[in-house]
Amino acid sequence: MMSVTSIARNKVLPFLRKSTKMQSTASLSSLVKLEEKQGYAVVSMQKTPVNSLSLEMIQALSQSLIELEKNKCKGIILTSACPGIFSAGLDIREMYQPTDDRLNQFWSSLQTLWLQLYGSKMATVALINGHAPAGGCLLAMCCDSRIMLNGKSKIGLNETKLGIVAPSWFKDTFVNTIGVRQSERALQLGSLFSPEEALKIGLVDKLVPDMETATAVAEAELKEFLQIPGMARYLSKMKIREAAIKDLSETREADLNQFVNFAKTDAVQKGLGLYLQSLAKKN
Ligand SMILES: CCCCC/C=C\CCC/C=C/CC(=O)SCCNC(=O)CCNC(=O)[C@H](O)C(C)(C)COP(=O)(O)OP(=O)(O)OC[C@H]1O[C@@H](n2cnc3c(N)ncnc32)[C@H](O)[C@@H]1OP(=O)(O)O
Repeated sequence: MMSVTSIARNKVLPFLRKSTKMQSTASLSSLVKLEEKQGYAVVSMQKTPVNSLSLEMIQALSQSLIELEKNKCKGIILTSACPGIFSAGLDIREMYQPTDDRLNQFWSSLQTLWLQLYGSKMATVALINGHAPAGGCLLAMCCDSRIMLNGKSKIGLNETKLGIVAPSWFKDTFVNTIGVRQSERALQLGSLFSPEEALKIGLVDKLVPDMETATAVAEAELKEFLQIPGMARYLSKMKIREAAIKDLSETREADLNQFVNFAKTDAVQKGLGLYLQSLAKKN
């Protein structure tokens, strides 16, 4: 296995480890690109058109993190190679008329990815270069810092607009990021925020006017985190995050059952079907 530090600069990493439930190397590596930089890696989601988080995409992200941590990578910038979109969130087609086995794998893989990224020892910066609704916002909130490209994109947890409910660990991540009152309001309303609004409520940390500036700012931000002694930085992060992480770690099975039962209800299936139709009608 090649290490992150041993490959040529900017070369795409082959990053996979064998697992019976995991997809093949070829299919996963086409979804996430890993680029080595000096002392850190850029993780680019590249599932066109909108980086929807399908089972395979979630597993590809998970495998990337496993590989990077195994190779002692100290920090990442998580971003998107899809123009105008960071991530459209969970792939709605995974939840609409699913098979039981796939739905179980899908949610369980998402739990794993959240536990990995939210609890990562690496310093993590999200470079949000486009829309980041729901699961896209969750991915960004799992990072230590969020830099957002200013413009027309929106970010937030809009689940209620689809007739679904953000689970407790989405809520915990939101509360840890923007506080109780803002979360209570935004979760109920399914609010999607402009970059300026997101900055104001602390959902993102910095805005940048263009991609060239964005890359430089994200790199500088990551370096600031990496200058702090790693163990002290990680343990401080855990002071804020460990309760939520412990909670999901101890209730994974119940959370999975709750999700599966909720997703399969007629009301949710009807709502998701209508939402998918409305997305398709746009085009
Ligand atoms: C009571 C206890 C409860 C316990 C737990 C239970 C509950 C479940 C909680 C589940 C949590 C879910 C979190 C989520 O992430 S849900 C997903 C939310 N995402 C969205 O609402 C975003 C929807 N998409 C958009 O708004 C737009 O696509 C966009 C991201 C703003 C981009 O717009 P644009 O560039 O104009 O692109 P298009 O709209 O034309 O889309 C292109 C293409 O992609 C398809 N698509 C878009 N988003 C998704 C998606 N999330 N999943 C799957 N597919 C998506 C879209 O349909 C187009 O497809 P076609 O080209 O085939 O038409």
